[in-house]
Amino acid sequence: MSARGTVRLPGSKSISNRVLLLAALAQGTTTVRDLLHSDDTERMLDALRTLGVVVESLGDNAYRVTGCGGNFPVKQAKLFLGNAGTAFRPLTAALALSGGSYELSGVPRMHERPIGDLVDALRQLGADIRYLGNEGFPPLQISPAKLVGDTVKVRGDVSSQFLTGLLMALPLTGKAVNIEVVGELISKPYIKITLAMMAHFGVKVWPWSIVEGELDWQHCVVPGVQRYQSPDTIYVEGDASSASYFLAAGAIGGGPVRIEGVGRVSVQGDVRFADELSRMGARIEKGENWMEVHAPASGKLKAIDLDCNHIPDAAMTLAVAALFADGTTRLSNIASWRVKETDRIAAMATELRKVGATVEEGADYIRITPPARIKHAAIDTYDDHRMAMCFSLAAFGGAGVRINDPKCVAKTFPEYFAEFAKVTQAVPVIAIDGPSASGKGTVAQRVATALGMHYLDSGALYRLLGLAAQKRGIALEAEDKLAELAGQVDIRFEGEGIWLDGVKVGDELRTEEAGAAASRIAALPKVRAALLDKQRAFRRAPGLVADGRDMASVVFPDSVLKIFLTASAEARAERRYKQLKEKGMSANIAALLQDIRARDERDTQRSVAPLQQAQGASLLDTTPLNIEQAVQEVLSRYRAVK
Ligand SMILES: Nc1ncnc2c1ncn2[C@@H]1O[C@H](COP(=O)(O)OP(=O)(O)OP(=O)(O)O)[C@@H](O)[C@H]1O
Ligand SMILES: Nc1ccn([C@@H]2O[C@H](COP(=O)(O)O)[C@@H](O)[C@H]2O)c(=O)n1
Repeated sequence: MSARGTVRLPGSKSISNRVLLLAALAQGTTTVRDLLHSDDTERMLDALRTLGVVVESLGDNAYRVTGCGGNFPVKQAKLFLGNAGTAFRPLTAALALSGGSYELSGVPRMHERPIGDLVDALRQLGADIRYLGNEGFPPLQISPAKLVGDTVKVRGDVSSQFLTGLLMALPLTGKAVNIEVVGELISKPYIKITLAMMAHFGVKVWPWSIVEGELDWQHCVVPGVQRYQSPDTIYVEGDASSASYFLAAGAIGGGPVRIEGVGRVSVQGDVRFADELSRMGARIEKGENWMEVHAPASGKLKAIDLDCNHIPDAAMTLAVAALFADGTTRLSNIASWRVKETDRIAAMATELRKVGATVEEGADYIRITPPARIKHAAIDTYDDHRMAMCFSLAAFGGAGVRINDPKCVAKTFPEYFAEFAKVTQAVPVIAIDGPSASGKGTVAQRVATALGMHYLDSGALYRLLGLAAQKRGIALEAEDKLAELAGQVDIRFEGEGIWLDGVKVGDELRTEEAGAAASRIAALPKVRAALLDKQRAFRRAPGLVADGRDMASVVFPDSVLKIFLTASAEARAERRYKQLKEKGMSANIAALLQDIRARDERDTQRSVAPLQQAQGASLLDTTPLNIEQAVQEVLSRYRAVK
């Protein structure tokens, strides 16, 4: 599969839910444009309407919110908030300080996600909050607070959403409150989004909103005199976490993939995902409001060792991109993954293993070593939108992937799979089949170079297997042993060089004896079956030119162009004669003609995958053509079907 195209991103979930709540808490009417439509934003919209806030849809992802100045009209309500952490935590804080009685609940997983640290912080200010189930977890009963104290301690090392909730709610108290963060604050970029949104609504937190650069993230003051004021109109940026899947798709699948809606200028920390992807070798350009990605020039991503504190959500995308890297990737400082929609470290490790990766997981890290070939697997998604979106990238492995419960993406990106389909295409294959010495290898190689595509010399695989068999003393008729050997040998193509079990193979591969041995083992069905996957693994972005006997009929039946390239037996014998002489090898033209005829006979008459002009293949007789003419003919046929 390859990736190419443009995606217009949906609005950021983090910004959407913050803006909706701040617009509701503000004085005045706010028009919110480019809001995300998703389960999580629906939960926030429902909750605000239940609380008596007037929210009108203006169409085209725009809403008008009439703020209540921090005083919700409905003083008693039950709110169901699904699995939306960005709704549950800030609403808990705002409602705890707003003078009403409310019951807050969610789906069963939400009731397993800790909230005790936020409740403890709010209680220090006089909030009256009771747990209706397990201590420290939703559901919650909130009663009117008796406000006391001007200092609050909150843990910052479990979820930054506790601090976000507290920050957004504190201006409702009307007095200055000092916040002391206990433990190392994680996910600071999300706090920066909170501060930026609060500043849009006229509230500045000292010193965090004012000082640029490195800060003491342990203390701040929310001044008492500031009230939320509507900014009139606010635009929601595209979602930088959602961008990560498409950026990774471009990096793995060739590109260019362009994303619109978020770029160089953004309040979202996850935009830095692009920098980490470029550390893996991806080539990325950025504009103010867009980014464009190409795969690394080498075609392969580099493995990295990364502290992911600055991109906790987008880091999941790196875990799956690691399947396409050249070594072991380690992602650390990701303990917060364990308290998200699911235990994301455990889920990620389980599903990566299914596609063949070797994975080590720790309390706050994951190490991923990619498999030689990504296996087909049915991926469980744990009701976690990011698991579903991340694992769509495994499809670039070529073996296909099944995503169970794909609709869970509705949490943040209901149209994800439709958008993914728009920018992904099957990697194009040009199949060139034909008899021995017809020139298919020469032509295929030059066409691949002209188009910047990869090249597969499938005959070399049969030749290599024949050589390996002879070296191990395996008879060329021993079908089972040969098929087993096909699964064991390590074959590597790099540039012009070919390695068999780590040893470079020379001209011995090109002798007529090696060709004849290859032709004998190629008639054995189990051998052909054993080599099928090895050949298909060559199909990589941006495209493949494959030559052989059954490229169009069996190995790549969906090739965009199928050529049956031939020449008279006499012309072929003459070409082979010249070729061998040029290499300083001995040759006899009559013997070569006889050998070519024998090979044609065996290749066309065998029962499995016989050499033939496949259905849909066009004939190219090169007897009267020179090499360049044959190459140009293939290129012009490709242009015609492209
Ligand atoms: N159109 C052509 N005119 C003249 N010579 C050609 C032409 N095409 C290829 N040749 C030459 O013929 C020889 C055989 O070509 P090549 O090895 O590409 O054939 P092939 O079909 O791939 O053979 P095999 O299947 O045995 O690997 C080479 O020396 C090549 O340069
Ligand atoms: N797809 C293929 C490719 C090759 N073979 C067999 O291997 C022999 C050697 O191939 P060369 O192209 O390197 O000459 C050839 O004679 C075929 O018997 C095949 O079966 N299928």
